[in-house]
Amino acid sequence: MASVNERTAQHLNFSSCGEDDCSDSSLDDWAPRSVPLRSPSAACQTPKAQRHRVRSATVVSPSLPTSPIPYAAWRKLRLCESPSTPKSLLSKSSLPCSSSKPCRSQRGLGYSLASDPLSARMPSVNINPFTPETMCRNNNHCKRKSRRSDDDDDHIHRLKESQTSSDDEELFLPSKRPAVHSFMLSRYESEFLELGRIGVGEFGAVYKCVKRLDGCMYAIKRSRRPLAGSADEQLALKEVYAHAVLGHHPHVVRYYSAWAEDDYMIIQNEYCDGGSLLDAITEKEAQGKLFREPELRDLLLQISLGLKYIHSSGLVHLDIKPSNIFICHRPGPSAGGEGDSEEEEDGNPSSGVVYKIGDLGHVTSISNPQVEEGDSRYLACEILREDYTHLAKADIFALGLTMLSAAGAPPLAQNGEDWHSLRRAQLPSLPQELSSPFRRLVQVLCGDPEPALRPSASALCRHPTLCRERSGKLAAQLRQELNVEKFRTAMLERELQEARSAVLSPQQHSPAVGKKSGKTGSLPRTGRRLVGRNSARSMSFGCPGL
Ligand SMILES: Nc1ncnc2c1ncn2[C@@H]1O[C@H](COP(=O)(O)OP(=O)(O)OP(=O)(O)O)[C@@H](O)[C@H]1O
Ligand SMILES: [Mg+2]
Repeated sequence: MASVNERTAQHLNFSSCGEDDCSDSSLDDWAPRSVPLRSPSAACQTPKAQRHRVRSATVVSPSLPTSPIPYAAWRKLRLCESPSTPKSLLSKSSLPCSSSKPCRSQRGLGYSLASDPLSARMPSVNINPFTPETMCRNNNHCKRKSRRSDDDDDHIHRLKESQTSSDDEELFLPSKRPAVHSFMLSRYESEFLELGRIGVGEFGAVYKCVKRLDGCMYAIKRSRRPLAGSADEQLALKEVYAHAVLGHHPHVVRYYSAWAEDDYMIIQNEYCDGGSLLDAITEKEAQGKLFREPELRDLLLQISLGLKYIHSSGLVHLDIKPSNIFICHRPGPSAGGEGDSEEEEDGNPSSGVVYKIGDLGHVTSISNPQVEEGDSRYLACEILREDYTHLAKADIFALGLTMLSAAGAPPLAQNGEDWHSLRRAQLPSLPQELSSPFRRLVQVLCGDPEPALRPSASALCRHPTLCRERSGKLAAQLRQELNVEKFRTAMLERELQEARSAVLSPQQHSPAVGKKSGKTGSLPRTGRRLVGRNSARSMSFGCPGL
């Protein structure tokens, strides 16, 4: 893990690392994909080229809780030493050069990091030729030169000469001066502390980071290659555009920000502490376990809610698959507070697991589609035929196959006869028995080549097979709440009874009140609630004079 972190730190040291320093980057992480992009063919045929490979590597990240940050991590962030204002936090947390190696520019300027603690804290800098100090140095040098060349008294000419001479160049600028962008503080480095790489996908690598200012965890995705003019540029932009339009939904991975650094796109997203659904499937497989039917129904319902939201925004995802569904562990609804909207309630299921749709790189609009095919293993046949009349149903098809994968189906074919037979309603056999209504539902999602016959996401959210689960949970929750209310009512009735008795025989119940105040009559005890907050004021206790 340490070596991975070291490597990634080098990769992401965009600003300060010289070419020579970066030459040992682990090229395998950023290697070009082995298979080129495929242009869609007109006929429905086997997908030949796989734009999407099976995720190549997932590095298990250090197990840090999402929040709160452990004390040690806070100390590293240097954010907890004083109750600071945001401004001071920012200045404290800005780290000039995170690489342990000296930067090329630092070497060029002759800074000794070990001997000069001040320079160790300073970012590497160019020398400005227009500061008085530099001007003075240059003037002295020019005078020395003018003494040497008596026949040439043209000052401008000498200046030009001095600028072209390699000897003089050293005086104006460091011999190896960094490019303009390379000494600017990287936003990634200054704003985030990288904790480790959590995954590598087609588009890029994803890092788990803490934002220095707010102390929260984020998933930061960085494109594999420089983007300008590449096909990935469109994917990256699509992802950002889609996130920006979609806003917040409990079943869509939340987007915070995106920016470009050295022509690489960086996207700051919500960190999902449970990883991807693919990770969860793989982990269960390794333990000889399976997602059971109640969990599968919960998963199907939650992703249907996310898709309903995306589709109702006039967009389609087009790359639904286990590695693009993310898991967040949440406390149950009682611990999480009351949700005041349908979405909030849906985002806090009693199972404590929230599934979220992520990776919006293939999103396109339903009305004006620019289709970039997603993973061929989950691709609907009509998309291969370039029939985009029922685009949203392609997401439903992919969701059906995702359910099969989660239920324990063997790995899906990328192409060939197996690929076709799956799309002719020959679904793979599963290692577990599902109830017939649920099996039929999954069959309807992906077992029919005719997209129009697949249910919409909205219909799925209301489907009795899925809602039964939900209404069962709701009924249990309501029963519990009813019991609490019954108990409260009983308590209040008892208190009321006591209060009534007190009114009927005041001397017997609170003789001290009359003595202390010098007045007759009974008052409710101070701070004691009878019925509701204002009841003491509104009820009459027959105490004239008060
Ligand atoms: N928000 C997140 N929270 C936690 N882990 C994440 C998050 N985003 C991505 N990952 C991890 O990084 C991996 C790759 O991420 P992502 O899907 O965004 O990249 P990609 O290049 O689009 O991959 P692919 O082409 O396979 O879809 C995921 O499988 C997951 O393990
Ligand atoms: Mg992905």
